[in-house]
Amino acid sequence: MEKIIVRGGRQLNGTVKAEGAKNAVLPVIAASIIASEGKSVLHEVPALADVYTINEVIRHMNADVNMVGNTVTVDASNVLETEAPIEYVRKMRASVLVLGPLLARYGHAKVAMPGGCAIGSRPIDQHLKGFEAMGAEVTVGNGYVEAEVNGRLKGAKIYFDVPSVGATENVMMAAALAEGKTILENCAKEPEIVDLANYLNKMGANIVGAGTETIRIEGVEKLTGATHTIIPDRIEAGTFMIAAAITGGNVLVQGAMHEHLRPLVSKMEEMGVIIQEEESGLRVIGPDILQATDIKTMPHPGFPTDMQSQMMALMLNAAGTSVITETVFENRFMHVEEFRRMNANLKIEGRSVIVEGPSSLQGAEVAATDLRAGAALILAGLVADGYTRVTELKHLDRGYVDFAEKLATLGADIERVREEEVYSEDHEPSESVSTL
Ligand SMILES: CC(=O)N[C@H]1[C@@H](OP(=O)(O)OP(=O)(O)OC[C@H]2O[C@@H](n3ccc(=O)[nH]c3=O)[C@H](O)[C@@H]2O)O[C@H](CO)[C@@H](O)[C@@H]1O
Ligand SMILES: C=C(OP(=O)(O)O)C(=O)O
Repeated sequence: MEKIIVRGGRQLNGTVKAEGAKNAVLPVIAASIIASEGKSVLHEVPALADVYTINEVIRHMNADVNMVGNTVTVDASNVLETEAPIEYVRKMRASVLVLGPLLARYGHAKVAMPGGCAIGSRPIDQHLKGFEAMGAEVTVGNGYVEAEVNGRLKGAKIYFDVPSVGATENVMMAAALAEGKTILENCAKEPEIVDLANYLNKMGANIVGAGTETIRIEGVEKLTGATHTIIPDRIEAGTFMIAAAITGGNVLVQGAMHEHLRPLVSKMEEMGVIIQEEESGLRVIGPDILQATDIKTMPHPGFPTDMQSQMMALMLNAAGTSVITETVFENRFMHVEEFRRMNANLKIEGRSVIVEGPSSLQGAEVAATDLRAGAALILAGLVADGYTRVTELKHLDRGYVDFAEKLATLGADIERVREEEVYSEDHEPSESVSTL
């Protein structure tokens, strides 16, 4: 087992670059298998565990996939298998995003039913409702969801009960190749949905309105491979913005796009952080004293749930009482117990957490309960007294490339070590054991 060990007290300064967005690249790679002709060439693909998993999923289906540096090439012109077994879906829920492309191209798709996870129950009823409205017969049984249609899917008018990111993406991909016009209402509006629509349009699709509540899709008969550059990861960028702010540092986060990060920027500014737009990204300058604020997570353009735990770390260092209300996932407070191990003063009240700051955080051994929790605990460790040891790094690796290494470049006292190489409380970890 590996751990990240961070010693608090260093101010972060310098420049860091956001990778391509995890939540954009996963649907884009899933969509690449819709193309019955031509290769897709995808640039700015982050070297994340989740990317390796989605590549494995489509390779298992007989697509040719190659990753060289940050470029992925997909040739899906072979005849594909239309099944994704449990081993992939267990590793990564986003594997369900192959349902729409397979169903549209082959009239059949079978994917292991994703269960709940550490942040909530996460049903896929809205994905299935969309496929059924387009004429598919959907059956759920023996741990699988299977969708089938005779001939092509038919365009339909579909109203999502909740603005789900995954359902909007899955149904939009299916509709791209359906017969006739589809109108999707109450869609999720995340920037990653716009990126997916842009890629599909380059493949020959006819999609308008992505990024708004209503998406209109005129189905086409065939899609072909296309070249596309993935948008920067707003959540990774936001995590580094908080790293700068929490340490009172001055960091330029390259690739951080103001239009994608408006809710975070405005909340951080309310807390006293200075954020300046520069040509290549956002410069974040932390104040001497952070002020308390409140946030409520909401679908985009509301405050992103994927930044909630990192924001909790920042609020723990702010003067006064802050309130976090989580409305997107019902169980996304697992990190509260871990923060408490670091002496954080936090109280859960229903779907809210009351944060009393500033807490005098102390280093402790803590576990990443999900990927953003892992990042948040490391952020807290940057300012805690002594050493914080973060375990369960498999979660962190799903969404962050070289997180510890990038923080070290900015001046953090941090390293990633194997368990057997970890020393006792009062022993500084040695440079020679770093596995970065
Ligand atoms: C790979 C990816 O892009 N992951 C992101 C995506 O996840 P994901 O696409 O799974 O999240 P959704 O937007 O679908 O989920 C939002 C809410 O809708 C509910 N719901 C969803 C689908 C459905 O059929 N029925 C239903 O009730 C969920 O339980 C949840 O409460 O958006 C989430 C919300 O911004 C982010 O936290 C994840 O990082
Ligand atoms: C919850 C997240 O991702 P996923 O939907 O892939 O679990 C996330 O990125 O914070």
